[in-house]
Amino acid sequence: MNACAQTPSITASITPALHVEHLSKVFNDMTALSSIDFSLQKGEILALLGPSGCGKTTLLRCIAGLLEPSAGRILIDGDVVVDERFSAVPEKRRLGMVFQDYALWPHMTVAENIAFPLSMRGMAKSERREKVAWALQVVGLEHLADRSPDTLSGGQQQRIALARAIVAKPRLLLMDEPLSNLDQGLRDSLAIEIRSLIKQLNLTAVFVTHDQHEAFAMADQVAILQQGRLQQFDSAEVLYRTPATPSVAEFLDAGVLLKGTLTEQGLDVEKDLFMNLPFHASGGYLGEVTLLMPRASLSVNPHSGVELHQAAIIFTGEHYQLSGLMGGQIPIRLQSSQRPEVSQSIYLNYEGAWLHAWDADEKPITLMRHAE
Ligand SMILES: Nc1ncnc2c1ncn2[C@@H]1O[C@H](COP(=O)(O)OP(=O)(O)OP(=O)(O)O)[C@@H](O)[C@H]1O
Repeated sequence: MNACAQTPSITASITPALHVEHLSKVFNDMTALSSIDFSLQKGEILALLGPSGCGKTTLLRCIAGLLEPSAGRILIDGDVVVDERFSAVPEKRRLGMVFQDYALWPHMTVAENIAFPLSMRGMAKSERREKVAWALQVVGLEHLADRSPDTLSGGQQQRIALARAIVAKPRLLLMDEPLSNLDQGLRDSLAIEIRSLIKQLNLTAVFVTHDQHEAFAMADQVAILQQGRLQQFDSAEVLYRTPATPSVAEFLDAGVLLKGTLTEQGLDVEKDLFMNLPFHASGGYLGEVTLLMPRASLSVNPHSGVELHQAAIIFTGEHYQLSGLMGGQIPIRLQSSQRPEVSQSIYLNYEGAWLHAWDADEKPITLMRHAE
């Protein structure tokens, strides 16, 4: 054998469970989605998160086949389900759907509701019965098989809707605001339950939410949509610690955003607040900036720092919440596990390594400590 022969490449690429490419949707003159690109791996859960009207439902409906995109394509498990020439009908995409209002049929029993997608495929009765029993057991509601959905609580109805969505082992589970009709305590517990069920069955899921807490609790990846554009696609931790743009930081309430002018001495914040910064921008950038001080980077110091005016401390049970006006101008709020030691004045310190900055065009700026 030739010792110099090249080893064949073993880095075959893994086919994503969902691949969305240059996807756009225009309603009349209104662009609801603008060139969206992302891939989701098998077994991952994706949250589509953003303010009302940003395009979350439109994107979910394009994936489901309930809406036709204006441009771009979608692949599920490597199969094109829609592109410029072809669009597979929803039934052919092998998806499971869960809706905000459960969408259970009141004239059918729970078992008949769950069996419905199997009947549509022409599955034999005995096999259907077996699969319905499995799905009911997965959601822990075997005892409700013969009940009418009308007689169940909201949480039970949503579990039944979930059982119906997974009974045919879909390639992708799609959920539109699945928890928003439930009260807060139930939302938290059902979020954990749905996540562990998806993981246990190794399903891939996409869900729409406008609730950051829910997105962070359930998802492996979060797509932030704003005005039809995908602003960032990352894990919750990465999003929160390193938001891609000031608007993502603002939407996630990731910390204090300061708009100002970066000078050689520091940051001249709008409204006459000047902050000495022991940093300069790599590349020597000076001028308009937006600076993010993540909440976790801020701490209270009784002696020196930026003074906090009109400070108020609230004990919330789990922590102390401190609020006030930084430098007398910028409203801020932070948490502390211990009651901050305050005498007459409170000062804030920040951890420089955590700061993020963007230039006038919202391009990230690297901050470096002086003399680096
Ligand atoms: N069938 C339609 N015809 C015209 N415009 C539409 C249609 N469906 C959605 N839109 C518009 O597209 C934009 C995105 O709507 P979409 O429902 O996707 O937003 P969303 O992020 O899901 O909002 P919400 O959280 O309020 O449900 C909105 O401006 C909406 O008015």
